[in-house]
Amino acid sequence: MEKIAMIGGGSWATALAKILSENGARVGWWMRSKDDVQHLQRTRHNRRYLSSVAFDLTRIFPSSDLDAVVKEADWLVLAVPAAFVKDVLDKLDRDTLRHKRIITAIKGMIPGKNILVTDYVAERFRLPHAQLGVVAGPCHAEEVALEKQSYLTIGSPSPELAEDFCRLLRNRYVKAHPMDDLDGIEYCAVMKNIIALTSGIAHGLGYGDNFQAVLVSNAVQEMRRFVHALNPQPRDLSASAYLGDLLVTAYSQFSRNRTFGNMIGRGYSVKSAQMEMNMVAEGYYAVKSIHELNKKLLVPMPITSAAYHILYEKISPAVEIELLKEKFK
Ligand SMILES: NC(=O)c1ccc[n+]([C@@H]2O[C@H](COP(=O)([O-])OP(=O)(O)OC[C@H]3O[C@@H](n4cnc5c(N)ncnc54)[C@H](O)[C@@H]3O)[C@@H](O)[C@H]2O)c1
Ligand SMILES: O=P(O)(O)OC[C@H](O)CO
Repeated sequence: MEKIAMIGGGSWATALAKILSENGARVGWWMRSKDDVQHLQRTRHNRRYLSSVAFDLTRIFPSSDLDAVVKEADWLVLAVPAAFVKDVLDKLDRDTLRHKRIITAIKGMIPGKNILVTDYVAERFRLPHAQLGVVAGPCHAEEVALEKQSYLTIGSPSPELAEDFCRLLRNRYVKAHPMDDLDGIEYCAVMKNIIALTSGIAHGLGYGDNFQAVLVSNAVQEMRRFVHALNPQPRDLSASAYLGDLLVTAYSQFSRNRTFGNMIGRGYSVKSAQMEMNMVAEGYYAVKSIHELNKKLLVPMPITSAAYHILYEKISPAVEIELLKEKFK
């Protein structure tokens, strides 16, 4: 039986814990809140996220003791929002992860450091990237809870690691395939959140489907320019790990980033939009990281710049989207 440490108590951790435990893995499940752990042990449900999912307590082992959960596992799955992952990982001893395989399910960067989560893990724990992988693809936790057909991509420079983790995920409603483009997948997953957020802003301002389709088309070009500047190698951005993920986030009713953007477009402040949501819109943090990273690269990124001006410089969303409108073809 594969032993997994699931790190995080949010929607995506809950969805992955469901898939992995129902496939037969033993899932030690770390959550910050002792009350949430006790509730899960008592009722078999995560009371805060995907609360309809009932867990088998002979397969999942909730705990708020991070060291104990990590110690017992062969695999570590990181599923806390990027803004908090450094705080969590810095609690662990540098040698703890030496013989473990690490999968990040996070679609964000380390704020302040502006580096990918895999790069932070490799640096902090002195691990080769071949010990790391990323879960990507268009997949909302809410649809996993409903067992709707979904597709995941495991990116890793190690084909063996990627295929082993795909095997742990595949089931009646999840198809998983390996890819070797770790950086490209991770950067695109970060960027699609910014695009979805901007798409939500435009929607909140009253722009329609016609504009959104042009925004998303221009976004693909922006993603291509940026990812190529950071990591030039041939990649087909129409693959589901890139374009598929952008589309689901930009169009779905379940999207945190689009919902957050929609509120901003309707006139909410960042603080009030964040308070209204029980969930984290990664795009808010990603905008700052990508904007800062691009100060050196100087890649033309009109959508990211517009989102940055709106969220961090308090420029009116209506003005920024009006300016963006003139740049699109
Ligand atoms: N939800 C999805 O469908 C989905 C799918 C793929 C990837 N992801 C990625 O998974 C990661 C986790 O997102 P999610 O959707 O599960 O989160 P979520 O929005 O459902 O939940 C928020 C999480 O943040 C945690 N949190 C809030 N404040 C915190 C703090 N101060 N310190 C530590 N943790 C705190 C909460 O406990 C909770 O676990 C993100 O990077 C997201 O992009 C999510
Ligand atoms: O659509 P969001 O903003 O909730 O992000 C969730 C996932 O990344 C979708 O694959």
